[in-house]
Order: sequence, then C-alpha cells, then structure tokens
Amino acid sequence: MTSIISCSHVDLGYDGHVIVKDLNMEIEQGAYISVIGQNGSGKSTFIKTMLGLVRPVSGKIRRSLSGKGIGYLPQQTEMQKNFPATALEVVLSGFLSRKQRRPFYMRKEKFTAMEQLKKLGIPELSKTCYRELSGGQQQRVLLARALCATDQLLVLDEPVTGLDPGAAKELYVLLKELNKNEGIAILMVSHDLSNALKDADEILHIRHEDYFFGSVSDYRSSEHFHEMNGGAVHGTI
Ligand SMILES: Nc1ncnc2c1ncn2[C@@H]1O[C@H](COP(=O)(O)OP(=O)(O)OP(=O)(O)O)[C@@H](O)[C@H]1O
Repeated sequence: MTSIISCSHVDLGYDGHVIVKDLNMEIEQGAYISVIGQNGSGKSTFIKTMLGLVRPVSGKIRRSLSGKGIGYLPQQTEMQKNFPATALEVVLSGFLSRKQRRPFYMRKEKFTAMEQLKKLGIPELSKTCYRELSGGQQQRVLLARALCATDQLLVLDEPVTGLDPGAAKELYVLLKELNKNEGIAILMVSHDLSNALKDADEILHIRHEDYFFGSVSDYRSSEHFHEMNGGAVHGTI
C-alpha cells in the first residue's frame, strides 16, 4: 500500500506546547480512519496538522499527494449555514485556490462541480440558495465542494454534528461508498463510536497522555476502547 501521509515521531501542539506526543502513523491510499477521543484531547489539532494548517512541534510529516490536494470538510459555523450563494457556487468555490486571480470559473470546473452534485444525488439543487437547504443537503454540497479539491483524501471534522439521525446515516453511507467505489481515503473526526467501529478500517484514538492507532479489531481489545466504551460518553457497544 502506498502511503498518502506518514507521521514519524511527531509531537502535535502549539507554540512549543505538546498536546499529542510521539505520533507514528500512516494514512494509506484508500484507508478509512476514524479519529476519536474526549473533548480537548487534540483531534482537531491532529487534523489541522495533517492539512498543513498547524506546524508540528517536532517530528516529520511526509505527504505524497498525486495531482490534486486534500478535500476538507471543516466543522460548519452558523455564519456558513447562512451563506448567500447557490449550491453550485458553493461547490465551485472548491476550485478557488487553483483559480487564483482568474475572475471566472472554467467550463471544465463547472462541469466537474455539476458531476460532483450528481454523484451525491442532488443535481436538482444546484440553483437553490445554500441557506435554504436542510442540514443534510448542506453537508452534501460541502462534500461535493471538497471532492472538487481531491480524488485521493477527504478530511472531515465531525461532519454529522447537528444532523438528524436519518441525515447522519445517509452521510455515512455516502462516505462509505466514496471510499469503497472511488478509492478515496477518509480521515474523519467522529464522536460516534458505533459508526467508527462499523465503517472505519482503522482507529486513531487520541488521549492526553498517549494514543492508539491500529485496526478496528485490535482497537476492540485495547484498553483505549474499554475506557471509551465504559465511559459515560457513548454507552456500551
Ligand atoms: N490555536 C490554538 N492555540 C493554542 N492551543 C490550542 C489552539 N487550538 C486548540 N488548542 C488547545 O489544544 C487542545 C486540543 O484542542 P483540540 O481542539 O485539538 O481538541 P479536540 O479533541 O478536537 O476537541 P473537541 O472534541 O472539543 O473538538 C485543547 O487544550 C485546546 O485548548
């Protein structure tokens, strides 16, 4: 398996202050990794460091992305939910970094944006104003946007927050399909342990003092899992 991102003896944190120590892990092509841990343990810090938005305190991160970059679905803010643009315009904004100073989108970009909306089952919403969409539809639009930026790795930070159970399930099914059918690697922060165990191939569990990284079956027999499963957050699985 070819690795897309590898971390070797990485300390994660801010301004010399270490939050996660000596992290060694790989994101391989086609992987599905769920990142779990208590509030404040460092999940978002890990994600931002993988994206290159935060510098590691020490250690080596190697990225081998071919062609396109990483598609990122951040936690949505209230302001973003009220964004006054059509769904298609929001998807097209996934090309902004490559568009640079060009004042228009190219025909190919518009075609690709529509293709992504079709792939996610919502082409008929392309002209609908983003803020009029349901939470689940908005997440699909943001997923289509992220897919414009990558065909290799999708990074998601708690994508089902605020969605009703039905919409959350649909989003999980979509992600699993993208992973299985298109070979897109998924790296997802999740508070949903039962979904993480069901859909992911590997688990990264971050704690203040240490971490677990490995297969779902190894995770099930780890003390990290027993701590999480016995804890009050998720109940018994
Ligand atoms: N920009 C920053 N500068 C300094 N410290 C930060 C910064 N962002 C987060 N932290 C601290 O880093 C620690 C880990 O935060 P992080 O947001 O990564 O946790 P998390 O596991 O994603 O939490 P949650 O589940 O609540 O989203 C926390 O103690 C937080 O206060």
